[in-house]
Amino acid sequence: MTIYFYKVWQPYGCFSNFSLHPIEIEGVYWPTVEHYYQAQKFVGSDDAVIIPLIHAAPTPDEAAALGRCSTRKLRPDWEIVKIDVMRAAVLKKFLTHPEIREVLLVTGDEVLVENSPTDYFWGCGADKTGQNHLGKILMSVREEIRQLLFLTAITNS
Ligand SMILES: Nc1nc(O)c(N)c(N[C@@H]2O[C@H](COP(=O)(O)O)[C@@H](O)[C@H]2O)n1
Repeated sequence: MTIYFYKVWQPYGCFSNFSLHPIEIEGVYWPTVEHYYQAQKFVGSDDAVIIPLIHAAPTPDEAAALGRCSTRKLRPDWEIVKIDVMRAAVLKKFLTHPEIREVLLVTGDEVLVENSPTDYFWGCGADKTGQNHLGKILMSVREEIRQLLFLTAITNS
């Protein structure tokens, strides 16, 4: 059975990048994966001045609004690096927070889909034909964590 998620207040809301699960990356704490992801769009760009504003945004929606401003200049390699950036942040989130790691692991081998009606890259879009990269990242993070737990168990046995 496919598991659909989207908004944080809906079932499996902890899979959303907007869920309030802080992460620390390279010594910096970010309130949500969304804050981190949106800020990374501007690392090394002419508009890097926006990064502290995204970091300080009171909500992930405000961080996303700042990062989505179409007049700002994204880093030149953004399209190349964005999936790796997102995966690193999502992995960190589920390594950091044991209660949501458990929710992820309990989904077993079910297909996970970000049910965004507008996003055909990270989600499945309105007609379910989207690429669902966030769902794919969550499934690959789930597999990586399973392998890490297995290796830890056999090392300690
Ligand atoms: N608008 C919105 N609300 C939510 O609650 C969401 N989960 C999302 N999806 C996330 O938006 C991010 C993509 O942002 P860009 O379009 O690349 O700026 C990504 O984290 C999606 O998972 N959107």
